[in-house]
Amino acid sequence: MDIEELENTLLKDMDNLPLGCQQCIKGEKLVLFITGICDENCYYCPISEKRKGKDVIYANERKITSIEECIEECILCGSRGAGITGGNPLLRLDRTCKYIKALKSRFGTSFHIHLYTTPTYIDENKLRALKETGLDEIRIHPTKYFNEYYRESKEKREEYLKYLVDTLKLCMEYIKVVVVEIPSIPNYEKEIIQLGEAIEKAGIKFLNINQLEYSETNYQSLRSMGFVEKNDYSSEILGSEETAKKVVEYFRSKGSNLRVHYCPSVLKDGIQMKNRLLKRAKNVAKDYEVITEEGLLVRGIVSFRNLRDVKDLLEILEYNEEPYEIDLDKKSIYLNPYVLEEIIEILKENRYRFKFSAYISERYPTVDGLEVERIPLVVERRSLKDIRRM
Ligand SMILES: C[S@@+](CC[C@H](N)C(=O)[O-])C[C@H]1O[C@@H](n2cnc3c(N)ncnc32)[C@H](O)[C@@H]1O
Ligand code: SF4
Repeated sequence: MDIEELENTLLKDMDNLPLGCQQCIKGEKLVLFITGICDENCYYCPISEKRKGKDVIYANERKITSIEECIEECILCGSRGAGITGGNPLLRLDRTCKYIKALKSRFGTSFHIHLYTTPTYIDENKLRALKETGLDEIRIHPTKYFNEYYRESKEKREEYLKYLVDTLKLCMEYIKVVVVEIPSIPNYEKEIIQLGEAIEKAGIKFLNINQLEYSETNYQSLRSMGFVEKNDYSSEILGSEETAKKVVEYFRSKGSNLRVHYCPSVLKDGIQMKNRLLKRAKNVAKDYEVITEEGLLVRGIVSFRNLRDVKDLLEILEYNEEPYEIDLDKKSIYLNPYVLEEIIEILKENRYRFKFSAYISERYPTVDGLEVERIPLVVERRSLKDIRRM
């Protein structure tokens, strides 16, 4: 299924998804990574080296240290809700509660907040504290079912499922929406169906299944478990999608009350991320920048050594009332990419002697503005005399 087809299918099926997912797909959710601390040791844990095991906070891609920065990021991204993730947010409960309260108080109670955790540290006191903050949705990842009890005996898994069901019932007493969210482990459909049936009986309405993905941190571990990549252009693991689809089909065909949603990795990278970038791009783009369909920002950049070398160019821009910006520290002028292309073309036709370099730059609209592509338009020719002087 291509991305466009998937987006249309999802839009039609939106009402069947938890509100947290609906906002996430539309790019309206801020991803609040509240801590990298976690002691579950999942063999498939995809968290990056930069974050794993570190007590750091990120609001989307931005490393933050305060609630004010988190609120600022929500405003810049036009967020209508937040997904609190980690690590395990329950291992930093006070911080988690402070952030939820601050977001609810700044953006109103309709600002939808969901939180990811595992059953391990759930107890009544923590749930009560979370309920007081106004948390809307909790997502439980039953890690042990996929780690310690993976391929264990049926009895062991049933024992764990009993514990899981009790924990989920406790969650339901405190939090309005309780979702179970799991990775789709290839060929584990029988066991996942067993899990689905147990949580369905407990009254859970939503089961989210994520396509298993590899990252720089879990690749070796997944390989050692016998899992391989599906192709060389994505991070998908072979067989994960087939397993998830079998589970979805099983519950659909029996007319179950459990709504099983499969979240493929293209949904995260191609739709959710794109929509989130588009929203931020619209808020941060300078008047001379162009926003691409993927939510990236394109600008023209002129790089000079002396301001006098760009005098003619500045005169052209001023005369034509074209917006631009000069960064004297970086010795750069930023302007509309199409305008720059046109000016360079005309100057080349007129055999202009360029004393500057110019290129088109494409970058993320995120706080670090990571550049993804640079297309040179003109490269300043330097004489040996110039180079010796440098
Ligand atoms: C990345 S975790 C973040 C929150 C928290 N650390 C947890 O594991 O619940 C969010 C969800 O991703 C899923 N997940 C974990 N590892 C994954 C992987 N390698 N590929 C795809 N999904 C994964 C789990 O089902 C989990 O519910
Ligand atoms: S619970 Fe989440 S953060 Fe913790 S090890 Fe598992 S996947 Fe990683």
